[in-house]
Amino acid sequence: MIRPWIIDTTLRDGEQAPGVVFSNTEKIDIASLLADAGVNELEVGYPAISHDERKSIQKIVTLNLPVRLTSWARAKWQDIEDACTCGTEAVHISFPVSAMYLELMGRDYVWVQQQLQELVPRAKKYFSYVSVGAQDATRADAELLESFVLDAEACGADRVRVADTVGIATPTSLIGLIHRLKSVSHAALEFHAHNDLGMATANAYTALEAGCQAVSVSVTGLGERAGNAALEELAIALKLSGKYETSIDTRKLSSLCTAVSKASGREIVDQKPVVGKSAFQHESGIHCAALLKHPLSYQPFLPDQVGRNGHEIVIGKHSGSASLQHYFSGKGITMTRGEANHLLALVRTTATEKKRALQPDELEHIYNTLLVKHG
Ligand SMILES: CC(=O)SCCNC(=O)CCNC(=O)[C@H](O)C(C)(C)COP(=O)(O)OP(=O)(O)OC[C@H]1O[C@@H](n2cnc3c(N)ncnc32)[C@H](O)[C@@H]1OP(=O)(O)O
Ligand SMILES: O=C(O)CCC(=O)C(=O)O
Repeated sequence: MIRPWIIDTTLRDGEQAPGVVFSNTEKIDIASLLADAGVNELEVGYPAISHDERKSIQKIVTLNLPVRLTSWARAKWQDIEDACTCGTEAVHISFPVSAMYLELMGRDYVWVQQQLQELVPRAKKYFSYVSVGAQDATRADAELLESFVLDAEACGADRVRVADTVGIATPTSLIGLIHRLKSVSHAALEFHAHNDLGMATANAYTALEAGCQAVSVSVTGLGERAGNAALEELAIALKLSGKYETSIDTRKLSSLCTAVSKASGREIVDQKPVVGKSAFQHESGIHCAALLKHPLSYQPFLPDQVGRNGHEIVIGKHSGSASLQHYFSGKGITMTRGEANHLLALVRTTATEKKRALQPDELEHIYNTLLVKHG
């Protein structure tokens, strides 16, 4: 079994989602829940933001959670100095590597090299683990990126983050990129995904397949723009793979996502994989008839594996007689398939008129109407 290193960045990139602010108490709760769920490392914040940010990180450090805590910093000594006051075991130093980012900052690769040479050894005096980031790596010149990985390794960096900052990677392009970097260097690689093309989780998974040792994710995928790779999606995908083993207890994912959704003010959309309301809801007759015989017939895993209560059968336009028999037997009413089919016609027309699934009182009304009609 391969044991990937899972880094959660809900408290750093997650909080960078527009309009999201976690209170210090919420940060402590989220960090504790993440540690309890078995995540390996928490990117716990960006100390240079403010005194208050540093205080919240210091507080999390005092909890002595069984995870590595990492502070984020730009390639600037002042940021690293701010991180030093927080007491985290690790620091992550982010460098621009694409032509566009270097130009916007008025820098070139010589400056990147100089900063690596100056900052990494200096940071190593204060932190037992130093990670460096290649920001906008997927739009960078591939040769320059190779040099960055080699230079970072030579300066003593413990890990190099390959960041798909604007979320343009695809699984295929990523395999090529990671293989290329691995062919020139033995540095430990981390991949950091963004979801602009809806591929963040697939890309995080693919990065591990391609040989990255670590990936960064966030709870519910909360993060800049369309967000990051979702912790809960990746964790269950790795579990189902039969090839990866993580320390994450997937049964804790549902409550973790609920806590982050509440603290961030971002509702979990119904069709969200793993934790969305409809992720384990079924209406289609063919699916429900099979699900009543075997819960894995139309679900990839059981709801309780991710801390959910169970699947739900919804009665609506697409229902079949097996669903209706099941529903009414739960109300103490036994009906034949023929009787269920009579009901079904009225269920379909009512659901079509209302353009939605039916509620218990509506189903009771339909049942009573037919009962009176047919004696
Ligand atoms: C892809 C990512 O997620 S990157 C992380 C993004 N996160 C954040 O921005 C966190 C919140 N940000 C903040 O609180 C503020 O922007 C601060 C404290 C970081 C900086 O604030 P300010 O000093 O007012 O600068 P401002 O935000 O306007 O501009 C960013 C500065 O960082 C510099 N910068 C950007 N990336 C890097 C880097 N990797 N290394 C060094 N410097 C960098 C820019 O060149 C610019 O410098 P300049 O002011 O000399 O032109
Ligand atoms: O840490 C880094 O270097 C990259 C940060 C990031 O969030 C990104 O590029 O998307």
